[in-house]
Amino acid sequence: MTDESSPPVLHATGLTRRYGRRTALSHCDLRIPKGRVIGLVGPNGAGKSTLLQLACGLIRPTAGTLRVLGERPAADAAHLARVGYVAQDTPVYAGLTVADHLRMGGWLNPSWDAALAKRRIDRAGLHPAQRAGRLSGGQRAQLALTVAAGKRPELLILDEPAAALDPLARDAFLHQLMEFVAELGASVVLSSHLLGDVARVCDYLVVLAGGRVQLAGDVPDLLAGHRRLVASRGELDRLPAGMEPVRREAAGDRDRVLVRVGAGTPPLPGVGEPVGLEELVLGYLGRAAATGSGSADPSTGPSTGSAGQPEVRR
Ligand SMILES: Nc1ncnc2c1ncn2[C@@H]1O[C@H](COP(=O)(O)OP(=O)(O)OP(=O)(O)O)[C@@H](O)[C@H]1O
Repeated sequence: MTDESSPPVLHATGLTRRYGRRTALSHCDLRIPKGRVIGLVGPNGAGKSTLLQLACGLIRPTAGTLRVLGERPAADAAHLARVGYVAQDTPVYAGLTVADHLRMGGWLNPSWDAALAKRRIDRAGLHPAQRAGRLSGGQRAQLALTVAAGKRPELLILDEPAAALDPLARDAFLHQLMEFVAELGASVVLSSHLLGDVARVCDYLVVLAGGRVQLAGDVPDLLAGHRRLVASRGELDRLPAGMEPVRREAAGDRDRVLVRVGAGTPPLPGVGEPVGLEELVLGYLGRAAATGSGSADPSTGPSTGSAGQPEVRR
């Protein structure tokens, strides 16, 4: 359910997190409405887990502010109950059974929905008496998701939950996730390296590189706001006003340019091809890598909006 009148699910202003001398997140600004399934993508070390841990209140910002559902992360017990978190590697207690996990969920969470949890465990084919340590990676992920969702959170935060799963298990996991979202009406933040998964389930995209936000917005708006131009070498060296080149590639005797199209830009008859989510993400990551804005070191460049024109040859 989309809800523009509620406080944003995530609202970051100048959010910065350093570990000693290493900057993991640098001056990030985000304002994400409730009701979205948010895909958080970026290369290794981009700062994705750091952002998610900040959102859960596991760590604190070094500078800037972050509000989750309108409040400081983990502000109090009531706020903790509104947020479900599945950390990387979907940790479960190896010595406890599936049923123990559900019982523990009930003890720890005042809003625990035992019927929902039981239903999901049954659907995932998990036996209550099975020890979590004996579950496969996919089954562990299903159990961890069930425990997080059983508290009926308003926001589910999932850090690469499906990374270790085979394609079939991943498919089942994503299917179950979408069922949860429909049933709970929850917002979700999902970090992933798997762009196909993000394209399948996410309707909001955040691209991080080097601890900086490279791109953020509703997926349909982002796709509508970008085009791929293809023309003979040199023809695209000068672009019409209102078009910002994101990434240039030379392919044989052709130039291919991913452009951001401003609201007032005239239509592009015959030349502007629509782009997909994967191409969009790779375009911004390529630009970040080429211009140095993929570095969290504040001296290396702006976090967003650079109009640099890196040339990437294949
Ligand atoms: N506890 C820590 N102590 C020191 N440095 C850390 C710590 N956690 C993260 N970092 C550093 O912060 C940066 C961002 O790490 P983070 O784990 O947030 O990235 P990520 O995008 O989640 O990466 P991946 O995709 O590999 O999981 C990296 O340079 C990392 O080495």
